[in-house]
Amino acid sequence: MTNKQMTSSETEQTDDQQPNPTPGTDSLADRGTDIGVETSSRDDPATVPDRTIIESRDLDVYYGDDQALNGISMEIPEQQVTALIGPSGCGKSTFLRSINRMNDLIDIARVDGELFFREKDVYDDDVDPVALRRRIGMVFQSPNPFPKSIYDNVAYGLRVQGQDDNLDEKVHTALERAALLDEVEDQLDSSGLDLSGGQQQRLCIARAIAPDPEVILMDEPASALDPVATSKIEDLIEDLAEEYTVIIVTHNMQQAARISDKTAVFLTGGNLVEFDDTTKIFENPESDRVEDYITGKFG
Ligand SMILES: Nc1ncnc2c1ncn2[C@@H]1O[C@H](COP(=O)(O)OP(=O)(O)OP(=O)(O)O)[C@@H](O)[C@H]1O
Repeated sequence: MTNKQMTSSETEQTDDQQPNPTPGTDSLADRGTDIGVETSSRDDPATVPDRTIIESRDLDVYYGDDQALNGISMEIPEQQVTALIGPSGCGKSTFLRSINRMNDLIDIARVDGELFFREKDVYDDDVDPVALRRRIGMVFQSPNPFPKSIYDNVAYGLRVQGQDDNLDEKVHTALERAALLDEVEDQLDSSGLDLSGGQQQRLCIARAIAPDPEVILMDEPASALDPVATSKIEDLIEDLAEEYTVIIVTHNMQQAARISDKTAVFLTGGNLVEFDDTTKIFENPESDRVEDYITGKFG
């Protein structure tokens, strides 16, 4: 594959990287639906061997002349939690955004290499990034609900996608899956902005999962939250992996160790240094640099 200059014309986002609302579920949702990739049936993760859903091969990402990712090759398993960790600036968010082409929103970003979602290269010309983001949703660091009711926050993406049959049921299901329903059941008409930070983030997760994506990308989803709210989000992420593939960027190594099945360690220069089962990474990493990072000798 040749270098691909990405453009922002194919999206309708603002030029900051945290569009409001969540991409793939809201303002991006009223475009094409087909990216030429079959949806696989969800299976009981306990009975399914590791099955790759996302694979990068020799992926480089540049911002202008600066290289942010250097030859990243990784196979991310389906219906598991994969954590991306590493020091600031090593390219974790860049990699995350490459998966659902959020880097398209950055004019100077350029991708070289291959990135497959279910064996389809998401950078192929015939892939509609908007449709892709419907299959691969995203949750950001700061909760960003709409200034709308709780109900409408969750329903919005479904409505613009024309998935508004059984809307009440779908909204309730998404809120339930996001572990928020019990707390908001009697106030669905209240503004999403009146919720606590942790509840707002779970509302954003409900919004992201309402259209039933297969992969949920999370960029430090708990970093703005207090310990209690963080713990709820962590429990939720583990539950979500029963049905979805979750890929999470976190600066919190304890969090990665607690909730992820696989861990990828990026280090300076945009290099993926080690990718393995989380227990192996934290207990017996192959690389001395990873061990130094895990044990806090740098970072
Ligand atoms: N929009 C952008 N324009 C130009 N350079 C960028 C842009 N976004 C990221 N970079 C650069 O790319 C490199 C990787 O950044 P990235 O945000 O992916 O790293 P990160 O590991 O997620 O960092 P952090 O943990 O601090 O969020 C950094 O050198 C950063 O300055």
